[in-house]
Amino acid sequence: LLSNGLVHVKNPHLDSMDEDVLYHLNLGTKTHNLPVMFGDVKFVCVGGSPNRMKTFAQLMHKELGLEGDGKDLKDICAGTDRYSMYKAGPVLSISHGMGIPSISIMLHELIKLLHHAKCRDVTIIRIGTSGGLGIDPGTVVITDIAVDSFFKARFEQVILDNIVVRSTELDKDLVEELLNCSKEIHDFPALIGHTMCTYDFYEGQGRLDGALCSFSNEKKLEYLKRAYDAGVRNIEMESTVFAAICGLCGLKAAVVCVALLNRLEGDQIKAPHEVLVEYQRRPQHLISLFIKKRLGLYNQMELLDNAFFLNN
Ligand SMILES: O=P(O)(O)O[C@H]1O[C@H](CO)[C@@H](O)[C@H]1O
Ligand SMILES: O=c1cc[nH]c(=O)[nH]1
Repeated sequence: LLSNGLVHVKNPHLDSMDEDVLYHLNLGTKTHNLPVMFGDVKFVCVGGSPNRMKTFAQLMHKELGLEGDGKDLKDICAGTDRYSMYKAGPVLSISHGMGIPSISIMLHELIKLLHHAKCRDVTIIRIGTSGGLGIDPGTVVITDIAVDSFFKARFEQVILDNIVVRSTELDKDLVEELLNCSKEIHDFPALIGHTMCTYDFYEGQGRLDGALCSFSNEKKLEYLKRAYDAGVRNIEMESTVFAAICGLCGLKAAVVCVALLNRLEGDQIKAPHEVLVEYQRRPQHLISLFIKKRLGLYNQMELLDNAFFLNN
């Protein structure tokens, strides 16, 4: 992070543009007053699904005690159906769709937005779902290292016709801070582990149930066990590029994903809808507590609420 806490865009061409259109967010420097709209943002939370990110913004609206009915929070990106964005005080909540190309496009435009808005000291967190490796469904994994399909902490970006290898390091202090927060929530299953990021949900994650599959159950399990031995505890589809881009732009970043199943036991996600909804709320609940603590809004009474939240 720069000492002034500003987000850094590393593109010499931006300065010479008289307008910047953030096409997929339906925002721009000439059409919107970005510093007024977003200047106070301190926390950005991202996740695949538009509904999850709306629910999270509503949760933050309530938890931060903001005025008005959180139920009618407006989608700031309503003019596009690529991504959804909601704001609750200093918290911005944005969907990124599925996979590396989708989150990568969103991050380029989001980071330019934070730059144009002159935001300072922004923390960004991905709250997602994932397939667990050797862990119980419902466990929340706080990522220490995002790795690729070869268990390497790297992200390969094709630029023109070159492959540029980028580091996927995440903020170590943030990982510890999040684990400590999780310990304050009654009965909250959380652990720190490596997260493997793939380019596909089926063949790319060693599933036997896609439209295509060319390997045996034995080969699949041999691969997943090697991943486990390399420290991987969950598998998803955005963490490496998220870590790489945020790291280069000076944003403190974390990845917190709930495991929907244990991949050593199967491929299909069969838990009932209500169970999956409750699992998806777990990372949101942890990040809500983290944000409230950071803002100094947390008190002992809420420990009781937290126990209540998870039991109901
Ligand atoms: O729940 P989200 O945030 O979308 O994350 C995970 O779920 C999707 C696959 O079902 C992928 O995008 C994967 O990374
Ligand atoms: O198995 C899973 C579950 C959710 N998301 C993934 O990418 N993989």
